[in-house]
Parts: sequence; C-alpha cells; structure tokens
Amino acid sequence: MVGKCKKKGIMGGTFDPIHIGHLILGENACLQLGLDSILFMPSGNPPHKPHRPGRATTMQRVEMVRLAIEDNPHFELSLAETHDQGYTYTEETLRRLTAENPDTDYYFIMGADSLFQFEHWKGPEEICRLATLVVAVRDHVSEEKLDAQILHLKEILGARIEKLDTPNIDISSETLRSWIASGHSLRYYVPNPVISYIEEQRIYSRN
Ligand SMILES: Nc1ncnc2c1ncn2[C@@H]1O[C@H](COP(=O)(O)OP(=O)(O)OP(=O)(O)O)[C@@H](O)[C@H]1O
Ligand SMILES: O=C(O)c1ccc[n+]([C@@H]2O[C@H](COP(=O)([O-])O)[C@@H](O)[C@H]2O)c1
Repeated sequence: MVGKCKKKGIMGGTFDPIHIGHLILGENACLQLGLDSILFMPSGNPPHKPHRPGRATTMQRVEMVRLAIEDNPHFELSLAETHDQGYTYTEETLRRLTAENPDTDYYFIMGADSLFQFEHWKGPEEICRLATLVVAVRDHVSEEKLDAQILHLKEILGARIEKLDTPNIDISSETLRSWIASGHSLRYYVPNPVISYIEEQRIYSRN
C-alpha cells in the first residue's frame, strides 16, 4: 500500500460572492488539521442551485475567489468543478482527484448547514470513503445538535468527520448580495480587491 504524504483541504462553494466566512473556515482547517494546502473550488453548476438570475457568472465567481486568496500561500484556486455543462457533484470530483493524486488525503470542508444536508448529496457513502469531512459551526447551531449529526453520519455512512474549533461567523453570500443591492458597505466582510472587482463589474447591483 502506498503511504499518503500530502494532506489537502477542499473548500468547495458557490462563492457568489466569496466572503470572510469561507476564508476563515479554510484558514482554520489548514491550521487545526495541519493541511499542506486548501483548494478553493468554485462549483460550476451546483445541482441544488440551478437558477441564479442576476448573480455573478462562473467567470466572475472564479475571479473573485482568485483575488480573495492571492495573498495566502496555503490557498490555491482549483478549476476542477468550473464548467457550465451538466451538474457538478462532489462524489465525481473526489473520484477524479483521488485517482489522479494517489499520494494525497483529501479533507472536504463545510459549514454546519452543509453537514445537515449531506445525506441528500449524490453518493454520500462514496464521498465519505474518499475524503474526511471537516465541519465548522454556522447559524449558531448548538454543539449538541452538531455533535448528534456528526454521530448520525458516522453511524449510517461510516464517515470520518473532524469538527473545527471556530467562532460562529454570522455572514452569508445571500446577505452580502442584499447589502450590495441596497448600497450597504461590504468593508471587512469581503477582501478589498474583491469589493473593487464587484464595483467595477457592477455585479449584484440593481442598476
Ligand atoms: N459564515 C460561514 N460560516 C461557516 N461556514 C460557511 C459560512 N459561509 C459559508 N460557509 C460554508 O462554505 C461552503 C460554501 O458556501 P456558499 O458559497 O454556498 O456560501 P453561502 O454564504 O452559504 O451562500 P448563500 O448565502 O448564497 O447560500 C458551505 O459549506 C457553507 O456551509
Ligand atoms: O455533490 C452533491 O450532491 C452536492 C450537493 C450540495 C453541495 N455540494 C458541494 O458542497 C459545496 C458547498 O455548496 P454550496 O451550495 O453551499 O456552495 C460545493 O462544493 C458543492 O459542490 C455537493
């Protein structure tokens, strides 16, 4: 058996737009689990968010991610799911990545809201075979409720799950989109180069 020598995190998301919740989650996973790097992986066409009128294009979401992570040497942009044809499924992405990189252990990072939906994803057992799940608190879910969900997924799927020690960060892309539309500042919630890009490209504004 080949000994695995690299540990990579995958921070998948729609990133419409990327914000400090995503970046702090990636940084904490990297530090707390001793990962070599984190792949920020924008979903080209998320199966559960098929219609997104008035949102950023895939190209704009990719550019916002690139600008947001460029000053962090542990963060990398991954275009593994960036295509507009067909849906993107984590199971298929992980199958591809693990086949191409047999020396790497993958850690799929998510907020608690995603962990509560995880059973309904495509091929959750296979995802759990191919990667360790990494979860952080979100929406002030209680420790008891989160621990119960972790135990449940371990029992029914044989999941390996690591819980991060992170503060609840009360921000979402949805809130930011509504702020942009109403002229509310994004300062400190989104890196400055991303704010400038959103302004230049007039993404999410009503006029
Ligand atoms: N503030 C946050 N704290 C913890 N996890 C987060 C936070 N924001 C996003 N995440 C996690 O990052 C991943 C990608 O999230 P996504 O790009 O959909 O952002 P979002 O803010 O949830 O978007 P939207 O508001 O449009 O649904 C998901 O697993 C989500 O749980
Ligand atoms: O593969 C699936 O069935 C699936 C269902 C829901 C979400 N995901 C992945 O979970 C990550 C976070 O998704 P989202 O919608 O919260 O941005 C992103 O990488 C998605 O591709 C994957």
